[in-house]
Formats: sequence, C-alpha cells, structure tokens
Amino acid sequence: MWYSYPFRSIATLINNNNIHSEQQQEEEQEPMIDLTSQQHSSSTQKKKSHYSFDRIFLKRLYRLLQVLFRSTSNQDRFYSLSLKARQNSIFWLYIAFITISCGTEILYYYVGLMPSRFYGVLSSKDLPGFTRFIIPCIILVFGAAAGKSLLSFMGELFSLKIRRLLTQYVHDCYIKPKTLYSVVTSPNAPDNPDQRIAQDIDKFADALKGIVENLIIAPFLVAYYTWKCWAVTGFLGPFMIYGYFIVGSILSQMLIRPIVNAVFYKELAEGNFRFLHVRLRQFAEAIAFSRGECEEHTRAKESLNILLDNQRKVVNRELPLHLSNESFSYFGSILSYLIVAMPIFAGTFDDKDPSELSEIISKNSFFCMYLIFRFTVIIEQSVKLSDLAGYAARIGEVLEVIDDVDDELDHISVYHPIMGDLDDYDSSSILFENVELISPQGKQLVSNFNLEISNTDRVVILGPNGSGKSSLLRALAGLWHCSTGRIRIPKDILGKDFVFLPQIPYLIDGSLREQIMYPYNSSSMTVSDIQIRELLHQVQLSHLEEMIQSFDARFGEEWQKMLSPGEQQRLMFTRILYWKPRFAVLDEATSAMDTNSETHLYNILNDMNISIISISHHVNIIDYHNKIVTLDGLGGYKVDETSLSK
Ligand SMILES: Nc1ncnc2c1ncn2[C@@H]1O[C@H](COP(=O)(O)OP(=O)(O)OP(=O)(O)O)[C@@H](O)[C@H]1O
Repeated sequence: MWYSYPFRSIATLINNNNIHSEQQQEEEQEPMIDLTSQQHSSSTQKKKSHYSFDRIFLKRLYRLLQVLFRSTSNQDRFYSLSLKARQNSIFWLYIAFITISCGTEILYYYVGLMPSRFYGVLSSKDLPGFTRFIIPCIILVFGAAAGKSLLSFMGELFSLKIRRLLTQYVHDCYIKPKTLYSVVTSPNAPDNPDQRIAQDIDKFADALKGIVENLIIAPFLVAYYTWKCWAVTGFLGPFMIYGYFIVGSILSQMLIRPIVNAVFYKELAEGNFRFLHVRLRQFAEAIAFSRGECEEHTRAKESLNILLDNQRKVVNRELPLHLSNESFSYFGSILSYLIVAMPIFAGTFDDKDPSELSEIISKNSFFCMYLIFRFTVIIEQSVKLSDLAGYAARIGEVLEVIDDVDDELDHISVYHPIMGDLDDYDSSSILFENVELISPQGKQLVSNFNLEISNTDRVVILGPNGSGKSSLLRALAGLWHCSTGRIRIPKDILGKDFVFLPQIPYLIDGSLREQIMYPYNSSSMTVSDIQIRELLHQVQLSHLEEMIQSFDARFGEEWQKMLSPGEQQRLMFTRILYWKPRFAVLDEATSAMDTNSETHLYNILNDMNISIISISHHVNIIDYHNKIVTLDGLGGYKVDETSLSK
C-alpha cells in the first residue's frame, strides 16, 4: 500500500481553470473596485477579479440551479413525488409557489376590475346592483389579501429550502477528508469561506425568491395584458409600452454591471470585518497581556472604514439604477393615461354615455397600467439580479476552488487509513521509502528519507523550527504529497488505529462524552460514565466532573475557559486512552504540560504498548522513545537508536 505522486501546486490547476481564466481576460478590460489593506485574508496577496452580470454569472447560476433541481438517485427524478425527491429538489415547492402566484394574480385581476363596476352602478344610481356587488367585492378583497399573505409565506419556505439545499451541497463538497484541509490551505483559498457559506447563500436564496416571485409568471401576465390592452387601444398601446420597456431594460442593464462587482467586494469587506471581531474575542487575553487594545482599535477602525467605503460604493452605484427605475415607474402611469386617451380622442367611444365611458376608462386604464406595472416590476428586479450575481460569484468561487482541489486529489492515488485504499503491502509497519518533501514555497524539507516504524517502535522527531517535522506527519496522513518516494501503511489499519493529537487542542462544541469519542461519535458505541471517570483520573482531570455537572452537558467556547492549555492537552489524551490505537501521533501534543504530567502520560502510553510517533522540543520525553529522527532543516536527517531499543 503506498502513495506516490509528483507535488503539483494547486494554484497551477486553478489558474488553468476556464472560469478563472475568463475572469482574468475581463480583468484587463474593466476597472477594479478598490479594496486596500485587507488585514486577514489571503486574498490580499491576490490580484483582484472583476465580477459582473455576464456569461460567467450565468454559468454559476446554472450550476446552482442544477443543485436545486437535481435528482439524487436513479429511481427518483427531480419531479418525482416520492418523499426523497421532494426533500432533495425544489421542484414541487416551486410549482406550488408559481400556482399560488397565478391564483393570486387572477384575484388581483378581478380586484382591478372592481372600480369600473363601481363607476357603472354608482353613475347609474343602481342601488340593487350596488348591494348585489358589494358582498362579492368584500370576499374578493379578502381572497386577494389571503393570497398575498400565502404567497409571502410560500416565498419564505422557498427561500429556506434554497438555503438548505445549497448549504448541504456545499457542505457535502467541502467538509470531506482532505478536501477541507486542501481548500483551506490552498494558495487560491477563497476569502472568508465561512461567510460565503453561512451568509451569502442565505442572501442568494432571498434574492432568488424575489426574482422567482416577480419574474417567473411575468411572461404570461405580460402576454395576457398585452392582448387586453391591444383589444382596447389597438397595436399602438402595446407598441408604446414595449418600446418604453426596451429603453428601460437597456438602461438598467448598463447600470447593473458596476453594482455586481461592488456587491462582491462589499461582502468581502464584510467577511474581513467579522473575522477581525472573531479574532478579538479569540485572542482577548493575548491582546490584554500585550496591551494591544490601541493597535486593535486602529485596525478595527481601518477595517470598518474599508467596509463602509465598499458599502458606500454599492449605495452610490445603486442610486442611478433606483433613479432610472423610479422614473420608469412614475412615467409609466402618465403613459397609461396617454394610451387610454388615444381611442377617446379618436372618437372610438363617442356613442357611449358618461357612465359607460367612465366604466370603460377605468377598465382600460387598469389593463394598460397593469401591463406597465408588470414591466416596471421586471425592471425593478435588476437590483435583485445584480445582488444575485454578486452572491452567485461568491458561492461559485468556493465551489470552483473545491472542484480544482478535488481534481488534483483525483489525479493522485492518495492513501489514508480512514479511506481504506488498500494494496499489496501486508507488513504491520509504517514505511517511508526514499521520501522527498518540498514545501509549497519550494523549500526542500527532507530528501531520500527512509524509516520503518513497527508497531512496537516509539519514534521521536527532532529538529529546528521549520525543518519539516510536522510536514512529515502531514505526508503520513496523506495531506501533503511526496514529490518522490512513497509511504506504506499497514493494510489492516483502521481509522481508530491511528490517533493524531496536534499541538493546539481541538475541542469540539459538545459534551465531555463526545469530546472523548471524537471523531467517531455513534449511538451504537459509547463511553460509559465509569470509563469517563477512569479516563479523567488517568489524565489527572478528575476535578472536571464537578465543573461540568454532567458528562452530557454541552459546552462550546466554555471549554477554553474551563481548562488551561495544558489541561486541554491532557483532555486530548483521553482520546488515545479510550481508543487504544496502534499508532499515536503526537505533534507537540504535550508542549503546554508540566514535566510531571508529560512523563505520567508517556508512562501510561508505554504501559499500553501503543506505538508513538512524537514531535517535541522537550528533552525529558526523549527517553520514552527507541528511535530519534533528527532533521537538519536542509533536507538531511539522521536516525539514532536509544538504550530503550536494546
Ligand atoms: N500550509 C502551508 N503552506 C505553506 N507552507 C507551509 C505550510 N505548512 C508548512 N509550511 C512550510 O513548511 C515548512 C516546514 O513546516 P513544518 O510545520 O513542517 O515545520 P516544523 O519542523 O514542524 O516546525 P516547528 O518546530 O516550528 O513546529 C515551513 O517553512 C513552513 O513555512
């Protein structure tokens, strides 16, 4: 069992990506939004891309729509009525939304005709007609109000479902073995992926809901009211309205383009600003000790200014669009009277008495005005469309980086114990064969590295900072690739046979029970209260039981407050003691512990006959190992055996 592949920079692949190269072509033609001095994003180093309402937006939108209308199994098409299909596709909710929207429009139509009927019965003083008409009118108005409320409710459900399906899809693509790490550490990692997933998808869902609500049935309404308008004004009425709409559309299309870019960079600044506050909370103690509040205050102010500048750019660029849309809307009402006036002045209705004429004017102006209103709504959606394009760009970029990373991972035969990619290697040892590791910056970390780690070995890796100690473990875990050579891992190894403890303890949001069992929490297997007490005793954390009251009480950030860094590292050791792996990999996992705790835990591991691979700068733990690997930081290394091996 082995993996061996040339180290190829993910950036190379990403740069070859079609969408990205298309963007680069556009970059040369379009001016950029200024986004200076972003403090904490890798994006600061990168050339800024331009985002617009263009072919790339359509590609991204198409991809997201495919996710919403996809079938997840061969048996169930996206339009199937099965529970699974209904859960995984938005199709039926979309149909219900459209149906309610059509029903409400029919009610609006009759409500719109009401004034002309009132004019008729009132001007002819028809009391029985008036009383007959008033009851259906009240029912109609209530019906329209109920329809509108239901439509708004369905819109919210629609938006929620879009959010759920898209977020689940991004989670499926993003949070999986090796992809998560590769995306986050990729040189082309998208800025603030957390914000893109947690916020931008929600905003995208909301914008899409608005567009569906107002645009999807618009063609049918436009066709119907065109016909009605034509019937009363002849071809000239619709002709004028259509001309008016075309001018409005061209104008708003021109005004949308710069907004999409501005929305993208506003969201980027928003993410950076939020990240700054997350870090303030996370490192409050370090900041307080170093009296860094003034500096942090200045940075927060700078970040806020950048955010507000970008927000201002969006507001500024939306002003002409709003102006154009509002003018279009107000001039529309004048246009409708102009169109209604044409047949009146042409003498078409000369034979009608005043009450009939007022009824005709009311009805005709409703048809014309509603047609113009529909066009106005379409034009107004341009603002939503520009937002949608900005959010689609931010979500699309995350998916594109994931695709590139997955492509890279697909082209290499990565072995990871948890994945169980097996071959003919049937030894029980880990074998490094002529391994060469090169850092992403191109620095040679180790070359021609050979080492056998049997399941009775205890190996400590020493070396100066940056010499590649952790990188060897990354390669062992399949996170980094060997540029030459291979690493063989026992065939029968299971995920639980390999427990990795990093220097910075990773404490999950959850109960102590879940903390110990991480990452293999399952309902079928659990750690009993007696076992937990025994484990806490072994890592000298028995007092924790009093602090948390119950082993199932859930905590989040409180873990960091309840336990000192050394205690957190001790808590991490319960994972090794519980799972009893064949190999425990400790990357400076005892760096914050006092000497007594450290030696106590190493003694326990020795008693349990667990093979250890340690990285440490503490000399006192060297005695617990039988092999010492020393990296010189220049690609060379040596292996020494200690007295323990004899
Ligand atoms: N994700 C990464 N992206 C780019 N370079 C990295 C990354 N991780 C590590 N490196 C580089 O690889 C080199 C080796 O890093 P590594 O973490 O293996 O050092 P180390 O020997 O474990 O150091 P220390 O003793 O400080 O923990 C360093 O120069 C570092 O800059």
